[in-house]
Amino acid sequence: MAAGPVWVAAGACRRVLQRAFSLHKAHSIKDMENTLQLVRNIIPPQTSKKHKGQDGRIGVIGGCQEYTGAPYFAAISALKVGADLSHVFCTREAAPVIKSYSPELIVHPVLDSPGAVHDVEEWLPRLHALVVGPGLGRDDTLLENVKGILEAAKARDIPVVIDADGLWLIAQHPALIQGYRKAVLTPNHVEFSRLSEAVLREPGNGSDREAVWRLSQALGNVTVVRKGEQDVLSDGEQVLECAQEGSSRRCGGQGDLLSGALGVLVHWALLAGPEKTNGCSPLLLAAVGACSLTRQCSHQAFQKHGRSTTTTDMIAEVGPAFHRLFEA
Ligand SMILES: NC(=O)C1=CN([C@@H]2O[C@H](COP(=O)(O)OP(=O)(O)OC[C@H]3O[C@@H](n4cnc5c(N)ncnc54)[C@H](OP(=O)(O)O)[C@@H]3O)[C@@H](O)[C@H]2O)[C@@H](O)CC1
Ligand SMILES: Nc1ncnc2c1ncn2[C@@H]1O[C@H](COP(=O)(O)OP(=O)(O)OP(=O)(O)O)[C@@H](O)[C@H]1O
Ligand SMILES: [Mg+2]
Repeated sequence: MAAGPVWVAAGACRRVLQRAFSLHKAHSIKDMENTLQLVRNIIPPQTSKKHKGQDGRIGVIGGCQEYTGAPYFAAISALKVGADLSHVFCTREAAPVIKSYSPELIVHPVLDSPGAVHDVEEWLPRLHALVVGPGLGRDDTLLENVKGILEAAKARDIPVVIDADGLWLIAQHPALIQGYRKAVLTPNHVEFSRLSEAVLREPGNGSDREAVWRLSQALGNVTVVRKGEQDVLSDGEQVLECAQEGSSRRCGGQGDLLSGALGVLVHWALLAGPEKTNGCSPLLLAAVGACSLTRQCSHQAFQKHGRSTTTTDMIAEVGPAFHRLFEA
């Protein structure tokens, strides 16, 4: 049966439109409260019976001469959300810089080496999810290596979040991700237009929520999270909108926080299994969680710091914001 999108507003507890061409899906996510409850269900309990690594080992692929902040923001956010170990695979010269930001990150200076794909592949069996793109840059050699890393991750069925310059790569080679149901793309306004143009031969009108659904469908139900004043999320079946209150501050790095948080939430959602997710797409639930969390961090940081708010201030809010949204 041809199924159209089910549109549900999440964040403002307001359902804008529900086009329930698919009855089953129409019943699966009703509103924001139900959705957030499902997000709460996927969070693994904190017990004394676990060993290091069980709550998530995340890899970030990115970091080059120009951009060292973005992979740091993504990797540290994964840790702050609750992952146990966070790796960054970056270029040789970016590594000491990223290490100097935080002793908590494991940093591999391999991305521009001739053996990059092999070096990352060796770590893949120990990683639960990859976040590909923050601070990667657009150097052809690096992008070629990332192609190989993506293929290796797919072969191992490892979930991937693709952001920033990773999306540039996907716009050049959509086949890299076509039909891979364990992928989430997190484009901003410009990145979404570029992807729409590449995949659908249309600019992807910013105000058109259906455009997100169409892009996801065209990519074979890859989950798409279009960030903006409201975040619009789709797995090609449902369309959700996250309007959780954020802030008017638009400093760089907020998307990197989102992608790192999403890396760990995707792992948790897939681990939780269908009885916890009530038949909903685990990747979509993870995305709702990451969007709500990022916006709540922005809101809380802005209340304290106003116009001087930066992404570092938002990262300091990850713990309290997570507690407020998902544990209170
Ligand atoms: N501290 C760090 O290390 C950080 C590093 N980062 C890393 O930088 C790399 C490049 O990523 P990117 O996002 O800057 O993309 P890119 O394609 O160069 O476009 C930028 C231009 O697009 C536009 N524009 C953007 N949003 C728009 C909107 N909503 N609506 C309309 N226009 C909009 C705007 O254009 P303008 O206003 O100048 O016309 C803007 O200048 C990538 O690796 C990323 O991870 C970042 O993560 C930040 C923190
Ligand atoms: N106009 C807006 N109003 C409120 N929140 C917004 C707005 N635009 C983006 N956001 C939020 O900011 C966060 C990052 O989105 P943004 O579009 O800035 O990503 P980005 O450009 O990839 O960021 P980065 O600088 O990390 O690359 C998301 O949580 C999104 O919901
Ligand atoms: Mg970005």
